Amino acid sequence: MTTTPAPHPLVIAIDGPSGSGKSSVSRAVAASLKVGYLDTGAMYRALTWWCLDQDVDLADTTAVAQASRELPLELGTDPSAPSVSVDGTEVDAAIRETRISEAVSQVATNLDVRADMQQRQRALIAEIASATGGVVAEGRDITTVVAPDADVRVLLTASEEARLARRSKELHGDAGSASVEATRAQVVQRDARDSTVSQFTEAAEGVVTVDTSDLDFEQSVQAVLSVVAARGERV
Ligand SMILES: Nc1ncnc2c1ncn2[C@@H]1O[C@H](COP(=O)(O)OP(=O)(O)O)[C@@H](O)[C@H]1O
Ligand SMILES: Nc1ccn([C@H]2C[C@H](O)[C@@H](COP(=O)(O)OP(=O)(O)O)O2)c(=O)n1
Repeated sequence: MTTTPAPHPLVIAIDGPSGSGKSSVSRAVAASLKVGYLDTGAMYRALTWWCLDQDVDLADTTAVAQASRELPLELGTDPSAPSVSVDGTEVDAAIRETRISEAVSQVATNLDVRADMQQRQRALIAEIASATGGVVAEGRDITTVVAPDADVRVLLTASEEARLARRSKELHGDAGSASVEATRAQVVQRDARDSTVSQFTEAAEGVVTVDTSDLDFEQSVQAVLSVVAARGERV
């Protein structure tokens, strides 16, 4: 009697700048492949929320790193209903507020915080992959630092114009071009700060670039699934 060996857990790493579609596309790809989803940006956001909640001065790098090591974080990694809780409080909406978006880079550029988060993320990727048969993990340094040996590595990009339009629409609805300008300051400055500690504007060797500037959401999901298929992985 022959048995088919179970497929190895599939690890897909996706990086890219703000508004490139990482979170939404990664969730859809994970749902399509019936594997788990890890939003690493949510982890930096949750730590930022916790520091502000606990009155930790974000400029005090030692205190923020200590808070990172102690962060009582729980993540739900079902791509159809991802969730983030800190010390039993659901913070899914709170971590997307502007005050967090404006402060998160200060936390994410703390190198001791990054070392702690990267260690947590590697453990989570292994745990989710073995529980669900795979994982789509997305952020800024997943293809390069957290999971450089992932089965599939994608850099999701889009023109600045497309990214700003998407982010602005998400935050303000169809409120017009004024909101695009307001969003520009936030997104472009944050990407510039984040770029000082991670390389997510150019694909590292072996990383496939998917430019979604001229793709709609469904086409972007299909483009990433095609990269997975081209790697000979399950789709
Ligand atoms: N290819 C696309 N075309 C149009 N809108 C998109 C596309 N990809 C994502 N979006 C939308 O753009 C917004 C930002 O996407 P998101 O996944 O949050 O980006 P990121 O995680 O990279 O910051 C969301 O409202 C999302 O639905
Ligand atoms: N692996 C990661 C993920 C996110 N970050 C940083 C970059 C961002 O400023 C924050 C929040 O990331 P998130 O992906 O939620 O950002 P967006 O709102 O989608 O632009 O964390 C990081 O430095 N490394």
